[in-house]
Amino acid sequence: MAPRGSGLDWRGCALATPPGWDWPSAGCPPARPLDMASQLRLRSALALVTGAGSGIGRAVSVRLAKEGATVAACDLDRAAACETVWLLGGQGSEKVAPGGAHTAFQADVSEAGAVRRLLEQVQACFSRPPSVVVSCAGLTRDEFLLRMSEDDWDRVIAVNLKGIFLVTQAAAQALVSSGCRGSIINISSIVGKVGNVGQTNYAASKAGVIGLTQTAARELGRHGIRCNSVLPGFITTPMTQKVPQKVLDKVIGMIPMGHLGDPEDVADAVTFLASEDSGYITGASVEVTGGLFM
Ligand SMILES: CCCCCCCCCCCCCC(=O)CC(=O)SCCNC(=O)CCNC(=O)[C@H](O)C(C)(C)COP(=O)(O)OP(=O)(O)OC[C@H]1O[C@@H](n2cnc3c(N)ncnc32)[C@H](O)[C@@H]1OP(=O)(O)O
Ligand SMILES: NC(=O)C1=CN([C@@H]2O[C@H](COP(=O)(O)OP(=O)(O)OC[C@H]3O[C@@H](n4cnc5c(N)ncnc54)[C@H](O)[C@@H]3O)[C@@H](O)[C@H]2O)C=CC1
Repeated sequence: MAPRGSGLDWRGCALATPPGWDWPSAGCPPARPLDMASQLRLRSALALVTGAGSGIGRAVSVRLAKEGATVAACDLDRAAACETVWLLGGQGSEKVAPGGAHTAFQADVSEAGAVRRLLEQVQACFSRPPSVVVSCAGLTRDEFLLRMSEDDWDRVIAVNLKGIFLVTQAAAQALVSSGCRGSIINISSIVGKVGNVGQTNYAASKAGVIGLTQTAARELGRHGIRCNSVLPGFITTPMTQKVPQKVLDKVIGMIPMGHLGDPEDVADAVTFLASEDSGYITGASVEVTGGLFM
C-alpha cells in the first residue's frame, strides 16, 4: 500500500501531479483503502478454465490465481492440465484434491457427457459451482475452402463452437440452480470478425462464439450472470507456431502496435472481465489485437 502523501496511487503508480507538487499528507486524495487482501480481485472465486494446459488458457489460469481465485484447470491433455496446476502451486488432480486447492481435470469439451461430468466433478471437489468460467479450449485445422475436408470442418466446429456451447450451458445451469452470480468469458478470435485465408472452419466457429455469447448474455443477465467474448489477434502460442513464416511476416506489418501479442495480454483482459471491475459489462466483444483489424 502506497503511504499517504507519497504521490503514489492505491496501486503504487505515480499520480499525475504538477512539477514540484508535494502531496500534503493531510490533503492528498483518499487513496482507495487497500490491504493485500483487497488487492486480490478474485479472492473468493472458483474459476474453471478450459484449454488450461497451454498458451492462453495457461496464462489465464496463472493470472486468475494471482488475483486470488482457486483454479479448476481443465484440458483434453491431462498431463498439461496437471503441469498448469503445478505452476499454480497446487498439488492435486480431481481424485485427491483437497477442497480449495487448484486442481486439474481432464475433459474433451466437444463431448456432452464429458462436460456434464466435468461440472459434476468440479462441484463435488469444491462444493460449489465455478463463479468464473473461461473457455479457451480450441484448435485449428487450416486449409483453403476448395480443399477443406468435412472432417476438418466438423472437428473445428465441434471443439471451438459446440464445446463453448456445452461448457457455457453446463456452467450456467449449475449457477442458476444454486442461485449464484457468475462471469463467463468465451475466447473467440479477431478472425471471427474479419475472416482469414485458410480458415473457413475456424472463422465460422469464432463468429459463432460471438453470437452464442451475446445471446447467453441476453438470457442470463436476469440471473446475475455476465457473458463476454474476448477476440485475440496474433498471440504467440503453440497454435500460431504452425503459421507459415511468410504469412507471419506479412501480418506483423499490419499490426499498429508492430508486434505479436503475448498470452498474458489476453489474460489481463480476461481477468478484468472476470472481476467486479467489469460488473456492468455483458455481451461485449473485447479485442486484444494490438489494433489489428480494429
Ligand atoms: C497479406 C497477408 C495478410 C495476412 C493476414 C493474416 C491475418 C490473420 C490474423 C489472425 C489472428 C488470430 C489468429 C488466431 O485466431 C489463431 C489462429 O488461427 S493461428 C492460425 C492462423 N492461420 C492462418 O493464417 C492460415 C495460414 N495458412 C496456412 O496454414 C496455409 O497457407 C494453408 C494450410 C492454408 C495452405 O497451405 P499451402 O497449400 O502450403 O499454401 P501456402 O502456405 O504456400 O500458401 C499459398 C499462398 O496463400 C498465402 N496465404 C496462406 N495463408 C494466408 C493468410 N492467412 N493470409 C494471407 N495469405 C495467406 C500464402 O502466403 C501463399 O501466398 P504466395 O503469394 O503464393 O506465396
Ligand atoms: N494464439 C492465437 O493467436 C489466438 C488464439 N485464439 C484462441 O485462444 C484459445 C487458446 O488458444 P492458444 O492458447 O493459442 O492455443 P494452444 O494450442 O496453445 O492451447 C489450446 C489448448 O486447448 C486444448 N484443447 C484442444 N482441444 C480440446 C478439447 N476438445 N477439449 C479440451 N481441451 C482442448 C489443447 O490441449 C490446448 O492445451 C483458442 O480457443 C484459440 O482459438 C484466438 C485468437 C488468437
